[in-house]
Amino acid sequence: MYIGRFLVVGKTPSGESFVAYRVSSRSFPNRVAKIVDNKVYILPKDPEEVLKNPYISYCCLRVEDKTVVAGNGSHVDFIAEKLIYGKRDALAYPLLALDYEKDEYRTPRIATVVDKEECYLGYIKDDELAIKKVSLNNGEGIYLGVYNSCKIDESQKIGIPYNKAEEIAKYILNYKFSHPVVCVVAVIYNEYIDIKIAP
Ligand SMILES: NC(=O)c1ncn([C@@H]2O[C@H](COP(=O)(O)O)[C@@H](O)[C@H]2O)c1NC=O
Repeated sequence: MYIGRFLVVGKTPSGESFVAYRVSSRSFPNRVAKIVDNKVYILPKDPEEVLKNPYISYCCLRVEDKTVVAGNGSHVDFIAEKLIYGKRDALAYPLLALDYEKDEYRTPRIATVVDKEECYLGYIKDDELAIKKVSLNNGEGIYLGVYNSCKIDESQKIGIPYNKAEEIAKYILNYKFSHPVVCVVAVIYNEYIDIKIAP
């Protein structure tokens, strides 16, 4: 099954919260993720590709203090800048303002805000806006994708058998959905947040 870009939020078996973001892509598979300070960018290998589509290069994950913001487009930066309003509203305002992507698929925007205590998921598609606080259990994750899976639902829970960011990144990159490109994972520890990228 192809679900395009997707987020997984969850807890490792030893109880640390994590966020994973995987780029899966049929149309623009030649991309990489790059960490710059507290941000992770999705970049095309050929810079000219951004001239073909405005939605393929963006900051997909940011760490603000001890909070992780992640998503599939430019809304990630706006959400991070709005955290002062609380997680729910920081997600709601930018998703509503930017709306779904104006491409041929009306691709939804998906996002999450996670810290040690709480996790919110949100999305906007052409007929729905949703923001939901989700409770995370040890060794479990829940995914939210752009195609055929744009919902926040128990049916999208998966087991997470690994503790380390690099192991989770490899696991989610190879997870059953088709057209994997790159996966970014942030694991939230008490004192720091560990970010790793696969491959
Ligand atoms: N965020 C991304 O990495 C991203 N990659 C592709 N898109 C959009 O989704 C459309 C479909 O892409 P694909 O066939 O690779 O799933 C693209 O034309 C583009 O408008 C994206 N937009 C949202 O997911």
